Amino acid sequence: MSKVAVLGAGSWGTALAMVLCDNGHDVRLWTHNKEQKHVMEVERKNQKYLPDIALPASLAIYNDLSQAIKEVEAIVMVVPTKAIRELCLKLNDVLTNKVVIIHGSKGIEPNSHYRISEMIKEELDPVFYDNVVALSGPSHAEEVSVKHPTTVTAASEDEQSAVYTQDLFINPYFRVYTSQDIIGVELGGALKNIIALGAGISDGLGYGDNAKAALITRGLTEISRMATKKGANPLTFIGLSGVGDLIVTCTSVHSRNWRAGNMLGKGLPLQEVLDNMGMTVEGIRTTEAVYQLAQEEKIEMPITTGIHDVIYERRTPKEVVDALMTRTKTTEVDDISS
Ligand SMILES: NC(=O)C1=CN([C@@H]2O[C@H](COP(=O)(O)OP(=O)(O)OC[C@H]3O[C@@H](n4cnc5c(N)ncnc54)[C@H](OP(=O)(O)O)[C@@H]3O)[C@@H](O)[C@H]2O)C=CC1
Ligand SMILES: O=C(CO)COP(=O)(O)O
Repeated sequence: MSKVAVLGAGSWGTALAMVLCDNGHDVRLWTHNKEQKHVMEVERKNQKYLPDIALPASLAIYNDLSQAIKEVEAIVMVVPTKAIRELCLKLNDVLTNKVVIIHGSKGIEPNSHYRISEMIKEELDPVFYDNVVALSGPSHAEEVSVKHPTTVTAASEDEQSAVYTQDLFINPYFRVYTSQDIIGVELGGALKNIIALGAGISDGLGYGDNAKAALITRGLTEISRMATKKGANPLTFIGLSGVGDLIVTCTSVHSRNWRAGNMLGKGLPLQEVLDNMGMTVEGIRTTEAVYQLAQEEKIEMPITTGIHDVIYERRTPKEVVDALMTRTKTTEVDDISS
């Protein structure tokens, strides 16, 4: 049994904490919101993010970060990408021992273009950890919290840390593989959110399965093109954090990115979409980040560019689809020898 703190009590942090409780660990779920801590303790539910699910009796809820992380051997960070740096700075003030750092977040930071583990490494004092592990794959909180079969990948440059994370989380409904390609796993998990916005837009416009299959497939081409340029293993993209997460996020009603895209496709303005969601839609900021990176590094990413233009340039979804379909004709498979 291990003592573990899960930081971030949204839908994914809560679901991951439940998996760890099922595995018999001593689990502390931390929320930055005092009121939420109180309500969760009284109702034994996460009313805002997973309203239908009873929390395990053994799950301890904290609002005091120093108490939540006291004497833990692992910390699982599950806050939105925009909160990662702030959380690391808070941890620098309260950590007293070395821990394994695991994260379950999926995004890229605009301007720096950093992946989550890069942000953690920039902010978290290195005396408190040796390696970072990314836990990623096709895994909606709504399904994990009712123990539906789910598979994910624990990725770290350090194989031992990946195996440690695998052992911590694996159980008969939550199967964990390991990988040493953290670049590919983090980029796959973050960039699929952009394509899922596109799949939602396509459905919102009333287009069918052909269009969605095209988006998923050509989206995967774009993701692998960018990621291999950044040093990822191309084989990662036929795995769980590549095509696996892309399928689930583009096709599931649970997906926040798909749902946001769907509303955009139906013509709702962006601010209204975000107000309606009330939950993290990582694809919005990640689109900005990846669009910047593609421009800077001259990487061809037409779908990402189109979604960027819908979100940030107020082009209509229909205009963007028409432009994508009438691009200069080309071959399907990239020439990787050049
Ligand atoms: N939901 C899912 O199925 C999955 C999500 N993920 C990833 O997990 C990450 C978290 O997403 P998810 O749980 O869905 O998000 P939610 O929108 O469900 O919850 C976000 C949580 O983070 C909290 N939070 C926001 N800002 C801060 C901050 N500055 N410090 C501490 N906590 C903060 C929110 O608190 P408050 O309520 O006060 O705003 C809320 O509890 C994302 O990167 C997402 O892509 C990955 C796999 C599956
Ligand atoms: O990453 C996810 C599923 O694997 C969650 O996707 P959404 O944030 O779109 O809900």
